[in-house]
Amino acid sequence: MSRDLVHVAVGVLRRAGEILLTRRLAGTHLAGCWEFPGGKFEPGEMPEQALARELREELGIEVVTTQSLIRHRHPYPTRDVVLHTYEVTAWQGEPLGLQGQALRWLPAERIDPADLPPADGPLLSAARLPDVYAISGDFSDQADCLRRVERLIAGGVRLLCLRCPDLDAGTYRALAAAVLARARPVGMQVLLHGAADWLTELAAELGAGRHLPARAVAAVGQRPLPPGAWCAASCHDATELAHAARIGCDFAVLSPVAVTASHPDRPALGWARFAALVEGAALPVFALGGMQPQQARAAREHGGQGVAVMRGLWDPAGG
Ligand SMILES: Nc1nc2c([nH]c(=O)n2[C@@H]2O[C@H](COP(=O)(O)OP(=O)(O)OP(=O)(O)O)[C@@H](O)[C@H]2O)c(=O)[nH]1
Ligand SMILES: [Mg+2]
Repeated sequence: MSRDLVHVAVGVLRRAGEILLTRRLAGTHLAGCWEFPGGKFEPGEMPEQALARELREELGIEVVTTQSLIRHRHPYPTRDVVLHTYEVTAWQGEPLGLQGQALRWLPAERIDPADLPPADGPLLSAARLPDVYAISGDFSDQADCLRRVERLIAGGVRLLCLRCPDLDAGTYRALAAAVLARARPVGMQVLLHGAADWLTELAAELGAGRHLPARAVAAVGQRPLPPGAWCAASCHDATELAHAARIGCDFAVLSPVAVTASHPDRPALGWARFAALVEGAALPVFALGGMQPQQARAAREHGGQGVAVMRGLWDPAGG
C-alpha cells in the first residue's frame, strides 16, 4: 500500500550564533514540539518558493538568500515526510510569531533533540556541522602533529578526524590527549578514527567523537558512543550509508568522489553519483576523495554537507 508523502520546506535562521526555533501549535501534528520554521509545499511549488511563502506567513520575513543544507525522508506512523532544509543566509524583517507560536533563539549545541520532532535528528546534526571536515594524515611526531593542528585552527577548521592507523595505542592516546587539549578551548571538535574498542573509552575520557572505518560500521548493530558525541562512518555505497544511518551514526563521509593521488586506479563516483547517493541518505554526508576546501560549495549544491579533506589541509604542500 502506498503511504502519503508530504514535502516540507524548513529554514535554519541564524543570528549571533543562535538558531531560531518555533513552537508547534496545539491541535497540529506533534503539537508542543520546538521545530525549525517552515511547512508543506503547495501544489506546483518549488522547495525554495514554499520556504519563502511559509516564512512570510509564519514569521513575516522576506527570504533574500538561501543555501541548501540537507534533504531527508522520515517515516512517521501515518505518513512519510521529506524535509527540504535550507540555511536562510539573508532575510529582511524581524521574525515574529504571526500565528501565535512561541519563538526562541538558541545556540546549536544547546538545542535538545528530544524537544524537536522525531524527524529532526539529521537536520540538527547538519545545522551543527561545518562544511569542512579535516582528516589527518599518518604521522608519528607529536610536535609536528600539533603544528599542523595549529595551522588548521588558524585556518578556521573546527572538525578534525585524527587518523593514525600505524600508531600503537599508548602513542595514540598521548597524541589524542595533546590534540584535544589544544582543540577544546577553541571549539574544534575531534573524532578518533579506527575500529578498536578502546577508542570508545578514550573518546569518552577526552570528550572526543569516533569515526568508524567502513569495516567497523558493517560489524556493529549500534553506534558505540552515546548521543552527544559525534559518531561518523566511512561509506562507499548506498548500502553502507543506509546501515550507518540505521545504527545511529550522526554523519558519513562518502568516497571516492574524485580520483585521488593515493588510489589513482580506483574509479571515482563523480558529483552526479554522489548526489544520487546523498539523496537517499538519512544523514549528513561529506564528499571525500580528491577534495579541496573550496569545493565545499559544490558539495552543498549536490546535496552534501561539505567536503572531507585529507591532503589538501593536513599536508597542503605534499603530493
Ligand atoms: N516546519 C517543520 N515541520 C516539521 C519539522 N520536523 C518535522 O517532522 N516536521 C513535520 O513536517 C510537517 C510540516 O507541517 P506544518 O504543520 O509545518 O505545515 P504548514 O506550516 O504548511 O501548516 P498547515 O498544514 O497547518 O498549513 C508536519 O508533519 C511536521 O510534523 C520541522 O523541523 N519544521
Ligand atoms: Mg509550519
